[in-house]
This record gives sequence, C-alpha cells and structure tokens, in this order.
Amino acid sequence: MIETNVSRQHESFLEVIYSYYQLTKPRIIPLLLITTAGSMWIAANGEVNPWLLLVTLVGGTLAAASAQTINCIYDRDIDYDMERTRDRPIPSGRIQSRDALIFAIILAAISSILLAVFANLLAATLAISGIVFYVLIYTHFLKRHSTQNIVIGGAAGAIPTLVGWAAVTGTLSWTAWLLFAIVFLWTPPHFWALALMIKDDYAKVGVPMLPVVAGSALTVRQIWNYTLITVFASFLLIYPLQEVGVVYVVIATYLGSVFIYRAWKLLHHPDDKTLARGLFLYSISYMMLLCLGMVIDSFPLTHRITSIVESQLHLLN
Ligand code: HEM
Ligand SMILES: CC(C)=CCC/C(C)=C/CC/C(C)=C/COP(=O)(O)OP(=O)(O)O
Repeated sequence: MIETNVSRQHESFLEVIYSYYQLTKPRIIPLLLITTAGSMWIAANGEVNPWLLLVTLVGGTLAAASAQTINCIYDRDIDYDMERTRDRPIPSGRIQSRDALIFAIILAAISSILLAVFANLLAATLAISGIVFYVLIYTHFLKRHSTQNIVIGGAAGAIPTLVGWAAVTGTLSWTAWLLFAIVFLWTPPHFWALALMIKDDYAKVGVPMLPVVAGSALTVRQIWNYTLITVFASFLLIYPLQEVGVVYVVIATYLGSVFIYRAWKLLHHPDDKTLARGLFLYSISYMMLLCLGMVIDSFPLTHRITSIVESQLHLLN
C-alpha cells in the first residue's frame, strides 16, 4: 500500500515536471540554438570557446523557454479553442497561469544572470529583448490583429543569432545583422506553409493569419517572394561580406535550390496541403543544415583542406 502511494506520488511529480517542460514548447528550441551556434562559429572564425558556447546555449534555451511560457499564458483562451493546442498545460488545467508566470520569471532571471556574468551584458540584454519582443510585439500587439503578425513578429525568432554574435564579440556587426535577416526572412515561408495546413484552426479563433484573411493564392505568392529573398540573403555571406568559404557556397546553393523548387511547386498548386507540409518540413531542414554549413565551413580544418585543394587545382592549371 505504502509502496503504491510512493510510486503514484513519483508518477505525478514526473507529470508536473513534464507539464512545465511542455509549457516551453521545447521542440522549437533546438533550431533556435542551432542558429545561435552558426552565428557564434562565424563570429569566432571557427574557434569557439566551449564554455562560452555552453553558457550561451543554456542562457538562450532559458530565455526562449521563458518567452514561450509567457506566450502560453497569454494565449490560453485561443489555445483552448484550437484542437492542435488544447492539450497544452494551461488550457488543459494541469498548470495554473500564476505558477507558469513564476516559472517564466525564474527562467528569464537565470538566463540574464548566466549571460551577463559568463558572456556579456549585450548578449543578456538581447536575450531579454527577445522575450519582450515576442511577448509584447508579437503575442500582444500583432498575433490577433495583423496579417503581418509573423513577418514583424519573426524578428523575435531571429534574435538568437544576435545573442550568439554578441556573446562572442561583445558587439554587433553587419554579418550579425545579415544572419538576423536570414532567419527573419525565412520565417514567413516557414510559418505560412504550416498556416496553409491549419488555417481552419486559426480562422475558428479569429487569428488573422495570412491564409485565413487573404487566401491560399496570395499566401503562396508571398511565400515564393520571401523564399527568393531568403536564399539571396544567404548568398550575401559569400559576397560582399566574404565571411564564408567554398563549403558554405556548395551547401547554401544546394539547399537554396531545393527551397526555391519547393516554393515554386507550391506557387503553382496553392491548395495542395501535401506540398505545403513538404515546404514547412523542408524549411526546418533548410535552416538547420544552412547553420551547420556555417559551422563546418568555419572550422580551421576545413580552411586547411580547401586551401590544399585550391593549391592543387592551381598547380594543375
Ligand atoms: C513568428 C515566428 C514563428 C511562428 C509564428 C512559428 C510557428 C510555428 C508553429 C505554429 C509550429 C507548429 C508547432 C506545433 O505544432 O506546436 C512551428 C514549428 C516549428 N518551428 Fe516555428 N514559428 C516561428 C519561428 C520559428 C523560428 C525562428 C524557429 C527556429 C529558428 C522555428 C522553429 C520551428 C521548428 C523546429 C518547428 C517544428 C517543431 C516540431 O518538431 O513540431 N520557428 N512553428
Ligand atoms: C532570444 C529569445 C528569447 C527569442 C525568442 C524566440 C522565440 C521564442 C521564438 C518563437 C517563435 C515561435 C515558435 C512562435 C510560435 O508562434 P505562436 O506562439 O503563435 O504558435 P502557436 O500557434 O503554436 O501558439
């Protein structure tokens, strides 16, 4: 009997922990960290201090988790009405909003202290401004009121690139802003492709996502435009900024071509949900592999190998 009670208590403790974990929308965080890491590697010319990397990624995780938790509190009414989000911890009644808010404040506080003490004040300030932007500008002002909600709000999701750059250099440069721009411009194709599939859910709760208000045809045209600009922006790292080498050129060209091809197919079949789903999933692979490309490209070993290959080719000529 005592044993059963203990194991039940243990089970419910784990359930509570899992609910808090779910509040942070954890599946999105790894990609945010990958963009942070890509930025850090370019900023450090391939030689990132492992301790700084760890601190920045942990600080970034806590900041994003805090932002997502506050978003879950704010959106609890519409989350309850949408099938996709009904089981989240607050609408399903597993966590009280007050407890979630305390959790979010603790996460934000630990994140700022970590970043301010072990990285620098700029990185900490940027992380906090990411939380404020996501909660205030996206969640409060835009999400329920503008078809451009995720275009402007997308800036929050691009801030981790700035956090990474600032953590390494203590400043922001043109390259940092370009990395920010790549994630910023990538967000509309990423999200609108998904929104094409779940627009009925958003329509039901009156969230004016572009496909709900403007229809599929206009949305896919916008997806097409933003995809082209994103791929173009990814090439600016090669020229004029000259921050990356041949490995990045190959990876960015391949990934960009597939991204454009998928967006082009969707452009011609605006109501094809399979194509929309394919583009949404691909957008995630695109960003992940592009940032991985930045990391690999900036390794000193990669530089050595490419310069050996270049000198061999030179000899052959
Ligand atoms: C305003 C900007 C953005 C909006 C509105 C948005 C929205 C969404 C939504 C609604 C989902 C589906 C999640 C679910 O079913 O619970 C999703 C998935 C995802 N998003 Fe975004 N997103 C945005 C920006 C970003 C950014 C900046 C990143 C990372 C760089 C990102 C990474 C992901 C990933 C990795 C998934 C897949 C998660 C899974 O495995 O289900 N998103 N996004
Ligand atoms: C540096 C820092 C802290 C940056 C914050 C970055 C951040 C939390 C980005 C999240 C972007 C995102 C997944 C939005 C989901 O939109 P939604 O809330 O409308 O999705 P939903 O419909 O699933 O609720």
